[in-house]
Order: sequence, then C-alpha cells, then structure tokens
Amino acid sequence: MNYKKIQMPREVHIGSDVINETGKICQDLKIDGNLLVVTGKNTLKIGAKIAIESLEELNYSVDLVQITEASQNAIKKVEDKSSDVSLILGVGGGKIIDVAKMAAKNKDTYFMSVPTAASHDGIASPLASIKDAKGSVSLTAQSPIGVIADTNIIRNAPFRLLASGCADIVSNYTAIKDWQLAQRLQNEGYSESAAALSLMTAKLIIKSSNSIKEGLEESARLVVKSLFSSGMAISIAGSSRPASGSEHKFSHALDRIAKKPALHGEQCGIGAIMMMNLHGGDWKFIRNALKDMKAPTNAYELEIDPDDIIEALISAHKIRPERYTILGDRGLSRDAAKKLAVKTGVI
Ligand SMILES: NC(=O)C1=CN([C@@H]2O[C@H](COP(=O)(O)OP(=O)(O)OC[C@H]3O[C@@H](n4cnc5c(N)ncnc54)[C@H](OP(=O)(O)O)[C@@H]3O)[C@@H](O)[C@H]2O)C=CC1
Ligand SMILES: O=C(CO)COP(=O)(O)O
Ligand SMILES: [Zn+2]
Repeated sequence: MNYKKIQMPREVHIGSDVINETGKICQDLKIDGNLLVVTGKNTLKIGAKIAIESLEELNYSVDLVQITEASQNAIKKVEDKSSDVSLILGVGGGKIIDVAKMAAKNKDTYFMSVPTAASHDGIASPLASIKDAKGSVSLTAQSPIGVIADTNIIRNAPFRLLASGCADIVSNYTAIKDWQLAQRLQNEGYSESAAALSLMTAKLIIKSSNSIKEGLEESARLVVKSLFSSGMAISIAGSSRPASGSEHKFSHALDRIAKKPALHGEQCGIGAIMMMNLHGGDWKFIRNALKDMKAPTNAYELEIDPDDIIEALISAHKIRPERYTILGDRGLSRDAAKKLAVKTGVI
C-alpha cells in the first residue's frame, strides 16, 4: 500500500510557568501508570525537579534517569528504566529530547517533550539525531504526544542557547537548496509544502531578529514558535531534509573533530554561510542575519581551531552519504576548503 504517514504532537503548551501544569496536562491526556523523566545535569535543577513535583502532586509515580550524550548507550540506559512506563518525558536540551524520544519509540510508549532551551528544532519533530561511530544518524522516532515549553525557564537560559536555536532555523536556507539540488540530480522525493514552511520560518525569524533580546519572555516565545514550525516541516517531510543539509553535515563532522564542539545551531549557522557560498547564493545575507541574532559567524567566536574547520569541511560529505548535497560524493579538496573558509571570513 502506498500511503504517507504524518505525525504531529497532540497538544502544545507554550507559556510562562507552564511546567507547573505538567501533572494536569498528563492527566488531561489520560496518561496513567508509571512515568519516567529523562534529564541532564543542569536541566535537572532547572526543569525536571519542577515537572516531577507537579506530577507527584497528582499522584503519579515518577522515576528519573540522567544522561549526558545523545548516543545508543544513553538510549539503552533510558530503556533499561522503562519497563512498565506509560510515558517518557524528556526535560532538557536537544540531546535529552532526542534520547527520550528514541527510547519511547523503542519501548512503544508515549513521549512528552519539555524543552528547557530554544536551541534546536527537534522540540516537536518525530526524528532523533543520534551520534554513532560514523558521526551521526537521523533516526525515525515519534512525535511527542505533547510539548510543554515553559517560556520563563527558556528566557532565563543562557542567551547563547536562544541565538543557537535561531541559527539552526537560518540554516534551513541551505538545507532547502541542497534538497532542491538532490531533487534535480537524484530525482529525490521533495515536498513543496515542507520546503515552503521551512523557508517561511527562516524568513520570519530573520525579519524578527531585532526583537529577539536576552531575558525577554516574548523573545523566548517567538523562537519556540519558530522552532515548532520548523519541526512541523520535518514532520510533513517525514525526514529532517527541510532543516538539515550540507551545513548540518559540516556541524556533525565538527562534532567529531573538535576537542570542544560549540552548540549545534551555532555550528550549523556557520556551515550555512559557507554552503550558501558554494551554492552561489547570497552568503552575506546569511552572515548578516546571524550577526543580527548575535550568533557566531567565525571560528574565533565559535572557539574552534581554524584547522578543525578545514578538516570538517573536507570530511563533511562522508556523513550520511545517502543525503545528496552541494558537497557531492567527493566533497571538498583541502585547497578548496581553505579558500571557502577564508573567503567567507569563517577563518
Ligand atoms: N531531532 C531533531 O530533529 C533535532 C535534533 N537536534 C540535536 O539536538 C542537539 C542540540 O541541542 P542543544 O540544546 O543545542 O544541545 P544540548 O542538549 O547539548 O544542550 C546544551 C547545554 O545546554 C544546557 N541547558 C539546557 N537548557 C538549559 C537551561 N535552561 N539553562 C542552562 N543550561 C541549559 C544543557 O544542560 P544538561 O547538561 O542538563 O544537558 C547542555 O549542557 C544536538 O544533538 C542535535 O543534533 C537538533 C536539531 C533537530
Ligand atoms: O538538526 C536537525 C535539524 O535542525 C536535524 O538533525 P539531523 O542533521 O541529525 O538530521
Ligand atoms: Zn539542526
């Protein structure tokens, strides 16, 4: 049978202190039984404890597991704690949400997304980005049954995380260019509606960049809504294609190469400057948009060694080789990589 399945969250709650309503939201969704909260070292104090309190007030029995990376080991650790669990809540940044999402899929249970930062567009998407021996894979997980985005927590998160989320959305520009190229050269399936939503989201966030300010609830709300909308483009496509192309391959390669990688969205934004240049597009527009959002635009601001930028450019095409992009099958030569990074002011 030839049919298309699109998964979306059932409920999305965005607002100040909405995390205190976690118990009530689960009750209204008719969730019962034992629950598991997945969180991280920082996000335990900032978000998970509050969510657990709210759940326990309504007599839910809640267990807790802490993880540090988005890996198969972390997913296994969560699964080992998930027997008899009817809902897994991921309370934290992108890594936490991806691991909770994937474990929920593997254990055939519901997943609730509780982002503590607006730093990535996986908040509401059905895909999970997991590190593996080859770099990174994009795995089909499932959409959250609900999203609880507390804009009070998110506005108090380090501003760098918010700017990184904006940069992740700006990188949709090159992801779409890569997708269109793959359609032309490889006859890859392409969704006009997913691509249009992804691009519209990037255009809107750039248009609003002057109103994205540190500590403001409205700014946190605006970026969360944009990340949600980018995640919906991913949902419609059923793949991360509308939001992940050559610039994401560069970021995944950098994650492997750099001693201390920067934030996901920050690296993707810088990747987008360079990949837009390769596409022959307006790369200065991407760079200026990132500057306006106070996201980094060069290796110095990323605190990454320029040599690592070159190495990541050279090896980026090997990440997810099945995903065709401007990097082609052979990637960049060392000379071409250096020329590109210098020309765009990245190194
Ligand atoms: N599935 C998808 O479609 C997508 C997935 N991704 C993935 O998401 C990940 C990137 O997410 P990102 O959030 O940038 O990175 P992380 O999840 O690594 O979070 C970055 C850091 O921010 C901390 N943090 C989170 N919230 C707060 C807060 N409110 N206050 C203080 N610190 C906080 C985390 O703490 P702690 O130590 O508690 O974790 C962590 O140390 C990547 O793995 C990327 O591949 C990105 C886009 C889409
Ligand atoms: O980060 C993403 C979209 O912003 C999607 O992640 P992948 O690059 O792992 O597919
Ligand atoms: Zn991304």
